[in-house]
Amino acid sequence: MDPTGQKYFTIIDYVIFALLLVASMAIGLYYAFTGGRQRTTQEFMYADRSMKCLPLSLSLMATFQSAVAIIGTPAEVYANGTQYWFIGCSYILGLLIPAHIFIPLFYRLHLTSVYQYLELRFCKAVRICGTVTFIFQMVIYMGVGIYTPALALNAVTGFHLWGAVLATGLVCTLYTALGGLKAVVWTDVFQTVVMFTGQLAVIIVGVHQAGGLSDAWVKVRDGGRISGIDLNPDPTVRHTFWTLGVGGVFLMLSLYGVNQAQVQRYLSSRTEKEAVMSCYMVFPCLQVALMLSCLMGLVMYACYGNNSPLEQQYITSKDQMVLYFVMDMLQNFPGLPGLFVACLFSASLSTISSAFNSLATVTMVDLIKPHYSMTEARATLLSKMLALSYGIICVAMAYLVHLMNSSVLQAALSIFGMVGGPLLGLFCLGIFFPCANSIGAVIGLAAGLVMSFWVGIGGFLSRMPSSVQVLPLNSTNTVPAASGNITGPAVIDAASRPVGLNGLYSLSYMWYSALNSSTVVLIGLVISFMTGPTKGADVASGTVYPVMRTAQSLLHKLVKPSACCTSPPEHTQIDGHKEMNGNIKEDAGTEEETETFLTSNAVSPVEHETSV
Ligand SMILES: O=C(O)CCCC[C@@H]1SC[C@@H]2NC(=O)N[C@@H]21
Ligand code: NA
Repeated sequence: MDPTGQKYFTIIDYVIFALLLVASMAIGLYYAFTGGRQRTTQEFMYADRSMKCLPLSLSLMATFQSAVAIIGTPAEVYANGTQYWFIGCSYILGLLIPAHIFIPLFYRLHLTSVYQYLELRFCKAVRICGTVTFIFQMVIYMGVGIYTPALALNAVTGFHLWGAVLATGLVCTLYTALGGLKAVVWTDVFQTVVMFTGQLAVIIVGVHQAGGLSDAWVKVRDGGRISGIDLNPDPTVRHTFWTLGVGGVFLMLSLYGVNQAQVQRYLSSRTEKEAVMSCYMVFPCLQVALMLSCLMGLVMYACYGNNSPLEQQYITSKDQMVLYFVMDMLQNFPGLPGLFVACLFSASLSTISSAFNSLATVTMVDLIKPHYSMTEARATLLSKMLALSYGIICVAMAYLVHLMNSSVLQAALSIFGMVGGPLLGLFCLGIFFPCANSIGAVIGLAAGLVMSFWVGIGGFLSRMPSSVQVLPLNSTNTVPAASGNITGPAVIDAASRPVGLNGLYSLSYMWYSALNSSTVVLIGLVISFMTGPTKGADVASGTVYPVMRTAQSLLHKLVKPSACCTSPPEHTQIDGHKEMNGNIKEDAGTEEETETFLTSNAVSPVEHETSV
């Protein structure tokens, strides 16, 4: 390592990195020229609804596991300890609720885009609002996703920043635009294997460098990085069991319950059971991913202790820690730095390709198709052009992220909370509250977005150093660490606890999803009651989840276990050929099945838009 801490790639590292891009490209081209050769939107967007649960579950996990998690989570654990690991508790409800409420509901409506649900339940305007909000969320998120690895790579290895961004963006855009969802899912599978291998390699070498497992354990334990469960109910404390384990559930629901990228994967399943299974199988994948990135943070601490390269000015932001660590530790293992960088870009590619594909799908299905009729060939070509143009927008977004300097993990999770939260609220308003009407939905969504930007931006600004004098960390009455980039344990005594508006501004970012989704539901219901609530009978069949009926039948089973041997009406398995999703024309049988499952008081089923 030369004095400036700069590290250099060997030729092998570049070769491994290039191999990753070539392999991803090859998978994409394979699906562009085999099967139906991506000639229909059914294949381009939904893989002909033939996907099996194993590749789907890896793709579902990879979609929201980008370089942000690979770089940001270890940096978080290095600086603040393993409290963040408790976010794994939110995966239980965060996946069970989608598996048993959202997936069956969306699957049996034979949706083409999740926003079509909003038109079925409310009206076209609500669908448009939902679609535009989603596009806004994913475009910003893509910017973070493509920029993060390039930034870290450039800072540590001198790898040309915009060269990396363009290389990633180009390869990703091409295989997504050419290979459609099949290519995206199978490259996600390949990239997940690379991700796990790369992280595991670094952890093993790191533990070895720290003097072996027992020495490493003693160092992280004595360094206070093994955090116990923190049950502090204060919502302004950045990471506690409540903000991560409960606040995280809302974050997970906004991603794995109602986000188009994930719903599209559920809808591309061969049967509803496969879709539910794929959701279940995400759980172990996510836990492994979380474990690997948290262990990486601990190993970094075991190797560096408190005198991190940050203090030694080798790097300028804690998000460069991981790559610096990798180059520092793997310097003598030619090829391993390249493997880890391939892992980093795999994480990035698998997220951005899913974002491109879902953005192209909703733009086509929700914004273009309902207004312009066109041939299947033209629609597929236009979808590919859209995927291409989103690629260009994404690189532009990367530049914007370049300007905003905050921890990438917090930036990504804040985007989900600030934009994904209101969207979650909009769907919950529709699914759980039959009385909610379209006006309530639109105004509720607007209120949720206003709330999220008010608290999000307000919180961001209130952390700016100018507005608040930053006391030395070792003082007891430290200013509440709203930005969360404190390194040592901060003592927030009662006197300095923020109150009123300031309290709202210093709310932990992990509560954004819960706060914003609740705001949408609350305002949505108030406005609905003020403007004439929808009558149960007017609700479109299959668009409401019967909370009361389900609660009653569960209670019934508890009270009279003998009753459970009769198959409950809700879960009648529709027989084989009807269980297939998508391709079949909706026949009365399926409609009736949907009806018995979802609402008791249905009227004649509304004319659903035929599935694409
Ligand atoms: O990695 C990213 O791109 C964003 C950070 C992780 C997003 C959330 S956190 C909870 C869930 N677990 C994951 O691995 N990803 C999602
Ligand atoms: Na990813």
